[in-house]
Amino acid sequence: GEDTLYNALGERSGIADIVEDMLYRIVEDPRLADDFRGIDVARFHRQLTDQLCHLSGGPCTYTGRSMEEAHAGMNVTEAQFNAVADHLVLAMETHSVPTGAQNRLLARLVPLHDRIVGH
Ligand code: HEM
Repeated sequence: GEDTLYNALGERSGIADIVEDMLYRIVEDPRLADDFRGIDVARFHRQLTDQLCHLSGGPCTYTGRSMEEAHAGMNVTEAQFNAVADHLVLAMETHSVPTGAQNRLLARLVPLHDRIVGH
C-alpha cells in the first residue's frame, strides 16, 4: 500500500540513500569511527539497507548476522547507540522524510537496543 512506512522512506532506493548518508556521518564521528574502521563498507551498507527496508514493511529480506552477533565484543555504549540514532535522524532529515515517519522508524529500532548495547 501507498501509506506504509516503507513508502514514506522512499522505498529501497530511498533507504539506500539514507544509509549512505548515515555512513558518511558515522565514519566522521569520533565517538564511532574507531569501531567502524576497516569494516566491509559495501556489506554494511547492503545489510543495514535490507534491515531497515524489512523493518519498515518493505519487501526485503535481511540476511546479515543477528544484532547480538554483529556487535559482539564491541561493548557498544548507550552514547554510541544514541549517536547512531542521531545520524539516522539527520540522514532522514536530509532526505526530507516527514517527522512522523522518522519517529515510526526509530520506534521500530527500540526492540534492537538491548541486542546491540553492552555486548
Ligand atoms: C540502531 C542501531 C544499530 C543498528 C540497527 C545496527 C545494525 C547493524 C547491521 C545490520 C550490521 C551488519 C551486520 C552484518 O553484516 O551481518 C551492523 C554491523 C556493525 N555495527 Fe551496527 N547497528 C546499530 C548500532 C551500532 C552502534 C551504536 C555501533 C557502535 C560501535 C555499531 C557498530 C557496528 C559495526 C562496527 C559493524 C560492522 C561489524 C563487522 O562487519 O564486523 N552499530 N550493525
